[in-house]
Amino acid sequence: MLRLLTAGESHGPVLTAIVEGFPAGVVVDKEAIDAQLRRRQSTYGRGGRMKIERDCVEILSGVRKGITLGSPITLQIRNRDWENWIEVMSPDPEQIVEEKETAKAVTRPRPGHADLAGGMKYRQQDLRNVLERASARETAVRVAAGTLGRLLLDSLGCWIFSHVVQIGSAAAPAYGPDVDYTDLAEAAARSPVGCADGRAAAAMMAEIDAAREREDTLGGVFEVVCIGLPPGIGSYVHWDRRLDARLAAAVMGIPSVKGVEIGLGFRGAGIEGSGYHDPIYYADGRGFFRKTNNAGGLEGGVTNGEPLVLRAAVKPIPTLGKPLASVDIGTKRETAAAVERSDVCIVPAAAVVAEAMVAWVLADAVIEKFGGDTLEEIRRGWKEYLAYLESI
Ligand SMILES: Cc1cc2nc3c(=O)[nH]c(=O)nc-3n(C[C@H](O)[C@H](O)[C@H](O)COP(=O)(O)O)c2cc1C
Ligand SMILES: C=C(O[C@@H]1CC(C(=O)O)=C[C@@H](OP(=O)(O)O)[C@H]1O)C(=O)O
Repeated sequence: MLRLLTAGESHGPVLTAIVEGFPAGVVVDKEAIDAQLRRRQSTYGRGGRMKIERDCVEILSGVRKGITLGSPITLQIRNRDWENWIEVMSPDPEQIVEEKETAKAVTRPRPGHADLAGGMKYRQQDLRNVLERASARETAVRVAAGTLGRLLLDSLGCWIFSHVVQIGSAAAPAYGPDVDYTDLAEAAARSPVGCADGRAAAAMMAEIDAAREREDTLGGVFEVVCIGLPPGIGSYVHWDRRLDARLAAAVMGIPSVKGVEIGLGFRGAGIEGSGYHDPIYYADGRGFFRKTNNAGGLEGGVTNGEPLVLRAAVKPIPTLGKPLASVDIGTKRETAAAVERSDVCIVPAAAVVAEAMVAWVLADAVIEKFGGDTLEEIRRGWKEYLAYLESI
């Protein structure tokens, strides 16, 4: 079983992840992790913080000579912004300078962020003590950890990509069952908003520009696809072992994700069974296959050999330049919510985080099926299982 723990505040010195249960023998290319970190940072619609940070991973344990050892892996990303926050955020009270503007207590909770609910939960009068950890800054180190899962899947011939299908009211056209996923992935990778359709991408960017101008924010929808998984990954035998449940939890755990669907998901709720389910075919040399993929590659919590397709709805960013009504938690007077430097739209960035989390869950499920202390054992089990599938 894979385990992941992260630590770190948004404006603290570092973000750390400890990964446990990762097999030995996986080649870890630091540059592959850094490339994913850059993708998360560089999407259209982000704010001033991303001009400060240059995320790159430091690997502090569990890897020797570029290869995993089977021991816990420690990953670290430094916050460059820490320099500007030492006198506000230091764990050492001697270093704190109360007179600094940013050291003032945050008392005007932003609707949509964790500020008020978190402040009540942890009995805080300064909501900075909440927002520092509630911040999605932490998703950087999730991307680093998830990329380990991606490297494991890569070595088995599986690949994962994402594309943005909606931002605000701008939406990409629907694609059919004969879609070329390689083309879709390449076009999405070239787009600053991660959208494969050029015209829709331009409309999305225009909506982001207009929202920025109005000092407002936008949400949207992204899709993650994994190709190359054999049938039989995941389980139907218990609620918490179903792969759909595990994927939904991992993607829902990304701040601002408010809905997750597999295959047609909500869009399929009004369709009759005869139009929804994917008829089963068989051909020599190909085995069992489908001509449609409304199930999104999952039936009964188990992969069915078709591409795994997951979508998520992302709410608009809570920090608004023209803030909504709020109440000061000290005075209890009506006031405008706090305004901070902020992103305008993070749908493309959330898609990168979701790829990493999907990779993490799938790597975990692959390890579960094929066992293993080592990549070699997983590979052997994988090959033997594919041979079995070919034989039936
Ligand atoms: C990559 C990323 C960047 C984000 N940047 C901001 C931001 O700059 N300002 C903000 O208010 N919220 C931002 N958010 C959203 C908040 O973190 C999120 O709305 C908040 O944690 C509450 O989300 P929840 O209700 O889904 O838990 C960001 C989210 C992600 C995934
Ligand atoms: C730092 C990141 O995202 C941050 C997530 C975030 C929030 O409230 O979630 C608020 C902003 O932080 P700041 O207040 O420092 O500008 C974002 O920049 C990141 O994604 O690396």
